[in-house]
Amino acid sequence: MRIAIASDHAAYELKVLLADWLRGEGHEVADLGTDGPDSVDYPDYGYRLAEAIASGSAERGVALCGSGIGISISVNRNPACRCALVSEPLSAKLAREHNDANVVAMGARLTGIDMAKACITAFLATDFAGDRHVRRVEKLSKPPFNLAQLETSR
Ligand SMILES: O=C(CO)[C@H](O)[C@H](O)[C@H](O)COP(=O)(O)O
Repeated sequence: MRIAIASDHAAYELKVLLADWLRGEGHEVADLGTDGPDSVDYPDYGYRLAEAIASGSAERGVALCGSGIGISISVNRNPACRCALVSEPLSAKLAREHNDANVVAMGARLTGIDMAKACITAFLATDFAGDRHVRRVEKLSKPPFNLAQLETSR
């Protein structure tokens, strides 16, 4: 699979380990930086990763920062991306099954290498379940300008 991976400085070491491991697993990995431990801004790397997904150059993405929060927010600013922040494999699996997530985010200051590998393994191995989830995922691409446009009322 073509996978793009990106991080800020806080997750630089984890990114290198995961990129090497993914290559060893037979994936084509594009490492979009950062390229060292010097302090950088996570949105710059989240936006790069999102563009790789939006352009189709990558099928899936792995986004990393200290907590995973900032870079996941950055990736999700791009409407082509559904980025799920996870810390255990069941969430990674459900992000694929129910949300058709194309990017998984994790926090290097919270999640160790073995858990990160387990999350990515689940994320890459799981297909979107389709069915009722198609309708819901399609709605994610069409946020209403006005809540009166929502199908359900209350
Ligand atoms: O975006 C984050 C928090 O929401 C990430 O964890 C960053 O990696 C973190 O903010 C970086 O912090 P630092 O003190 O500049 O290393």
